[in-house]
Amino acid sequence: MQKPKGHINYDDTVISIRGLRKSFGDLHILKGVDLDLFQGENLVVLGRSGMGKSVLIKIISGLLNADSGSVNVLGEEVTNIAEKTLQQLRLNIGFSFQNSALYDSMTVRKNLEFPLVRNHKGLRRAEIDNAVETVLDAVGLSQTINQMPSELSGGQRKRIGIARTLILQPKIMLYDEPTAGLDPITCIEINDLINEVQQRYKTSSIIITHDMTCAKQTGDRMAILLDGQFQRQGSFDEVFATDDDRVRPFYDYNFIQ
Ligand SMILES: Nc1ncnc2c1ncn2[C@@H]1O[C@H](COP(=O)(O)OP(=O)(O)OP(=O)(O)O)[C@@H](O)[C@H]1O
Repeated sequence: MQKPKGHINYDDTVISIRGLRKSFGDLHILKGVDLDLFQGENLVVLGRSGMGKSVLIKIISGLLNADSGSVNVLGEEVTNIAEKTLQQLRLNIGFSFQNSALYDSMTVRKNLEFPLVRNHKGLRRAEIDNAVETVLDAVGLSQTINQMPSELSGGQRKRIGIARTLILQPKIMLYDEPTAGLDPITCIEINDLINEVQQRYKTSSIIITHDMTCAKQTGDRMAILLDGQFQRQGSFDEVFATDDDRVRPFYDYNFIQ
């Protein structure tokens, strides 16, 4: 699917990170990270294993504390935020985990209802049913509503995981390796879904991936985490127009025979 242009509002920064540092003991992971995410944008974050990509999105969603620096998310400074405000903020952040994180003992319907009922008390049955049916339709899996997660393929589980996140209508989506472990055709379907979510829900997203096809198909912009900082940012072609041997292998491994 070709990505439509002109959906990004560069005057509206939904995430703004300046000078972010994070260490675990003597292990210095993030060493002064600066990054912006604009409204409506899909930003792909690339980087070698262990560089701190997951740590970064955990700090953005308030699951981990920063050591220093500023992390502004939807106008809130998450490095210095009250628990109640953080809980409210988290409702606007959808987290698509690598393992889809579905409850195996619940049907698809119950999995999807769960975050809605927990976070919006007093919804009527018809409103819940409507929300479940809408997100299932959005991910193209209406027919699975009464199935158990164990009856679904890896790609379907991934879609249901995304649907469960979408049911709260988040403003920001954080995708952690959305195509990991999927076959190439399912990968392309997930890439298309990420783009459809961007269009339909007007989300701004950070997509962590090692899959260059996913990066190319979903990303409006790439940012490469190198030695604790984002040292290359730009379009897919711009970031790979380099001989830097810390960067080239990402491209070469995926695209050169
Ligand atoms: N809670 C923690 N306590 C101690 N060390 C941690 C913690 N979380 C992450 N780390 C360390 O921080 C480093 C970065 O981890 P992270 O998971 O962010 O890497 P990544 O870039 O996402 O890697 P991958 O591409 O393999 O998923 C790793 O060395 C990891 O062991």
